Amino acid sequence: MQEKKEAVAVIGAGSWGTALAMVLADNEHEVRLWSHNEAQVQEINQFHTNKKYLPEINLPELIVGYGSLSDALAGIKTVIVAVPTKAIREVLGKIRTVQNSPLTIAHVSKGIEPDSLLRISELIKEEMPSELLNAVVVLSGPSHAEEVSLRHPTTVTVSSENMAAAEEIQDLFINHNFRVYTNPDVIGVEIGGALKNIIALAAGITDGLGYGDNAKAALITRGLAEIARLGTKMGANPLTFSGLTGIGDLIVTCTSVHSRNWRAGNLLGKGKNLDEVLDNMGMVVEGVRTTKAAYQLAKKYNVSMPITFALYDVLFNGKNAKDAVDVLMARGKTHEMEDLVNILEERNLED
Ligand SMILES: NC(=O)C1=CN([C@@H]2O[C@H](COP(=O)(O)OP(=O)(O)OC[C@H]3O[C@@H](n4cnc5c(N)ncnc54)[C@H](OP(=O)(O)O)[C@@H]3O)[C@@H](O)[C@H]2O)C=CC1
Ligand SMILES: O=C(CO)COP(=O)(O)O
Repeated sequence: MQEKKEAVAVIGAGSWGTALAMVLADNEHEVRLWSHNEAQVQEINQFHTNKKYLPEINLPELIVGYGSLSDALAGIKTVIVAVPTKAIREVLGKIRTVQNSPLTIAHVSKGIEPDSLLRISELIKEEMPSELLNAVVVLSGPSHAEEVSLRHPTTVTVSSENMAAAEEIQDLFINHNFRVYTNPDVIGVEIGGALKNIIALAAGITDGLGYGDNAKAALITRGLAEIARLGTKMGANPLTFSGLTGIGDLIVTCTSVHSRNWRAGNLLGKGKNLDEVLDNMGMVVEGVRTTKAAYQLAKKYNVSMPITFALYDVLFNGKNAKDAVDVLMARGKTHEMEDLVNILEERNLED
């Protein structure tokens, strides 16, 4: 008789949690999709749909909606946490109160917490008592939920300080539509995934202003340069930024109409105000909060991040978007790679 596959809990039934639940169900896992919204749980179980987040999609029957967290986690070893970064502490607090055995927690959220400046894997380690935590894994890469749910070819990367756990998550998800790589550089994977949202907002703004592909290519490459500078200063492997979770995710988020960050930026570029844009999106726009965190990180690590600073002024200081682009273009002359080379040399001297 064929052995039954491990049941997996997915916490958060938004776009990404639901699309990832579909990948797991396609791999024949029983999937317990937890939502804090009882009506949504009913919809998933009665109609096998999640119309708010993936309107055209029928969900496999192996996905079962759960409103009770303790039921969803009963006997579970692996949890996929798929809520926006600002909800993670609250959700982990709830998990903590119902859980009494160690879990591998794979998170898929792309953000940095402002003020604490913690990456999400660090935040999870801070919130979960060590006796309840087997390992923390991050899954990231160029992967819009809308396309994953249509089973279009997608590639992502998993990373962890515990690479055996990362490989277990790789095995849970990998299939012919969803190819999963590993990379041991947790800092690089998390920083790339979080900070690409800042650049996607900026790319949306330049598109909204009516600028063309040259401006977008400039933002993608110079955005990558500042992400790599900060990430490398924080200890990442600079090569990670040329991988799926770096340039890969930058490309998909800056160029796709699926991206909420790009769409929000686009509306800002067309003259809408931030509160209005966020109120109407109905889904998370991680880049706004992450711009604040990256601005603080750049100051802490003394790294030049001109695009992030320009966006910070637009989002939080009321600066006109076109003026912000003009300021960026009128900056003093500089070398394309010098700052990153200097950061790498400093690191070599420290070793
Ligand atoms: N969408 C995508 O294609 C991808 C998203 N990601 C990342 O995944 C993370 C989640 O994004 P995504 O699924 O797209 O976001 P959505 O906005 O689509 O969904 C968020 C989900 O989290 C729920 N939620 C919000 N706050 C809480 C809370 N306090 N407690 C419990 N549940 C809560 C929402 O519930 P409710 O419906 O009640 O608001 C909703 O179900 C983000 O960090 C994003 O960057 C990564 C890769 C791809
Ligand atoms: O991270 C994503 C694709 O890889 C999704 O981006 P948005 O949050 O901008 O939609």
